[in-house]
Amino acid sequence: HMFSERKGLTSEHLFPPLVKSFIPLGLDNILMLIRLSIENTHFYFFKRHFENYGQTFALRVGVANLYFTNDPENIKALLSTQFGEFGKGPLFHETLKEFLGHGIFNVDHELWQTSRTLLRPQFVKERISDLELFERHFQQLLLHIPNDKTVDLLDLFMRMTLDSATEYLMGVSTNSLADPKVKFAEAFDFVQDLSARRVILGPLYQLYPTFGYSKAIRTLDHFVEPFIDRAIGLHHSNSEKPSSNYIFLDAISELTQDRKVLRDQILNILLAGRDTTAAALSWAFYEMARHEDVWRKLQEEVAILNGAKPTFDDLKSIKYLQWIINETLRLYPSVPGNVRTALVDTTLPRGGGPKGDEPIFCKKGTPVGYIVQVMHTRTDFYGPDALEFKPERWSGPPPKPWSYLPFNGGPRICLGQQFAIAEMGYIIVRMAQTFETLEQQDFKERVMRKTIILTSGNGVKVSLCRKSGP
Ligand code: HEM
Repeated sequence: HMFSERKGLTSEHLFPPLVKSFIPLGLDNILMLIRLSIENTHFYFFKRHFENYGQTFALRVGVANLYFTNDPENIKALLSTQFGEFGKGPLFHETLKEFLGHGIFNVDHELWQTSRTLLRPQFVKERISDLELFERHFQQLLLHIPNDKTVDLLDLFMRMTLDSATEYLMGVSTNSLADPKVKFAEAFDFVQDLSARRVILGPLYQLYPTFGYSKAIRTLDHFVEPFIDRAIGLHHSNSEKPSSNYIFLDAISELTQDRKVLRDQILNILLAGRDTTAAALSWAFYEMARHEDVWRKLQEEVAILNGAKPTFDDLKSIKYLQWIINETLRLYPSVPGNVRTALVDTTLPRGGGPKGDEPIFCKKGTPVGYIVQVMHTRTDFYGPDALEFKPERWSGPPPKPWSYLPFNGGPRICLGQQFAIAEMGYIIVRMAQTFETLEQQDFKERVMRKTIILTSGNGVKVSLCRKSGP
């Protein structure tokens, strides 16, 4: 029996329920986790286990026990009240270091604090409300949506967000909407996919073949380098400042001229902001194509603009739009499950004892997965229709604290939340202004594919008919 000297806790009631395993070293669990990834059944697996074992349980994998939780009290502890005792951990950092270096996404403690301090000032309202950026990329998007033909909005939104993010970050778009084969786009997708697979393998990450990995990372570096050159040069003399408006890289180069820092942070923000936004946007259209009433209601609400492009304040004031975004991120949080590792021997407030409401012991090194997608469908929080897409539910009181976390919470809450909501809102409104009908063109069963990000495994195939001119 384990004994923790901290807080004088013994092991008596201090472990969460352990999922039954029938083969030594939890080999059956390992196979099952692999199967979940192949069959895209994470959501159903975790939902069932939280129902059968309680809101916090343990799963033996090899010699370690992994914890999983769905309990807002425990999540609050991980992300906020015990922030210093949990982190992304050394393994996560090791696995991603060639790609992400010491960027904000990939570090803990002081290094994280330094990153956060460097980046946060860039996310103030004035800097993220440049809607012209989104309009330019929306116009590009339209070129790829033929009238009344089937298109895959997931693919188009992925390309659009890469283009808008690179332009925002470095001042120049990858233009991957025009040409999906641009080298940077291909390399970025490749590196990201491979990284996700390595993260999922945990301590066995080195077993994953990395053929082409270093080359792809060099492609990313070569792309970013000239922009860093320009930004650093720009700091020395203001004469070459491009005429276009705000550029993220130029702004942070005023605070540091360390090339490696600039490179790392740009790639980290691109990773954090690109797929997450595209995935959420595409799920919104997936659901609206299946709920004609929602699409209609959206059109009615947007009509208040009389066809004018929305301003930042318009976006905020169209309540129904915000409800659609909230509801999409409830059912399909872009990061559906996440993990923190205990950095010291510690406890979590709940999951132990006969009723599961006593603290549990959490040994240093224990990974604790928190599955917000499943938490977002708990009937005790969201009612008996929790699995249904109903933007109207947001007309009621807001969810209980820590029970709705698409953007994470605590000190590491998403820095780009307002940027993402503005981009999503802008694109949704412009689509509703441009197209009369939105129809589902895919009648297969819904596939919720999870790498790190949650996307539709069949893409989002729809057809759109333009409004007839005035
Ligand atoms: C719908 C879109 C988005 C969702 C759902 C989302 C969600 C999240 C989540 C869950 C995290 C926490 C990750 C973790 O610590 O494990 C995060 C962190 C972060 N996000 Fe977002 N994000 C979105 C868009 C964006 C955008 C557009 C940007 C930037 C332009 C951005 C920048 C960041 C950054 C920099 C972090 C790291 C914060 C830190 O570690 O201190 N995100 N985001």
